[in-house]
Amino acid sequence: MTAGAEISGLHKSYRLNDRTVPVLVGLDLVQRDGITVVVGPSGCGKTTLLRLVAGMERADAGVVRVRGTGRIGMVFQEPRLMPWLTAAQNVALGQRRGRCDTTALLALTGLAGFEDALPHQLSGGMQHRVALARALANGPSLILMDEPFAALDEQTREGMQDHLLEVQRTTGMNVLFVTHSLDEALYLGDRIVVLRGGRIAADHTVTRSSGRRTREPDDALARVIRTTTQREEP
Ligand SMILES: Nc1ncnc2c1ncn2[C@@H]1O[C@H](COP(=O)(O)OP(=O)(O)OP(=O)(O)O)[C@@H](O)[C@H]1O
Repeated sequence: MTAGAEISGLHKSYRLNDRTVPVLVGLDLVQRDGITVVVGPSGCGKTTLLRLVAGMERADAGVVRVRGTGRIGMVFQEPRLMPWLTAAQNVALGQRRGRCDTTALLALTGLAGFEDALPHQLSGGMQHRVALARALANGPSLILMDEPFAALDEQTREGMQDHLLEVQRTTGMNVLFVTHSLDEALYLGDRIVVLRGGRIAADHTVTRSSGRRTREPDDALARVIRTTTQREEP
């Protein structure tokens, strides 16, 4: 069964001083299997969308349903690990009920043998992999990722992207991934949606002629997405 989020008619505005600032104005998005990447200009509401899907904020109107197990994992730009806990203990924080196999989750993210390491004994990329393993601890059918690799150097970032693809292939989970990087969107995305003006302004399914991901982006698609992202508001 298809998992992931099913969003319809989502509205959200914030109060700022005496003004109401509309952010999402009737956003609809039904996720398909795989990785859906959300791009869009700064301040268009990408983080707000993820927070609403995660239940961290309340929508003014609209419906968010998470198909599959209904459980969600979340990964942020910073790993947000507890410095006094080992890698395995940090991963265990992600479980809600029952016991997860922290060793298996760390192995899945390429950290076999580092179960007892403290965060300061791990590199930045390894800390991000612990955060990914923690997000998987609850058996989610959907992972929300908010610019998770933005703070990493290019080489580490590319390594993390490949780890994510491997984990996604192994677990079959759905991913809703926010990034500012068009290259990252084109490499990871099975589908790329552009958020503008409070709703989905463009929706692209990424087809790869070779059937494989490459780091040479599809220039034509990149141009189309760049144009939709940058176009002036009507
Ligand atoms: N708690 C809040 N109170 C008031 N306004 C908020 C709040 N959170 C977000 N906003 C406003 O909502 C809008 C969308 O913010 P959001 O963080 O979702 O955008 P974004 O697309 O993730 O931006 P960026 O790409 O710069 O990270 C912005 O105008 C922001 O100022």
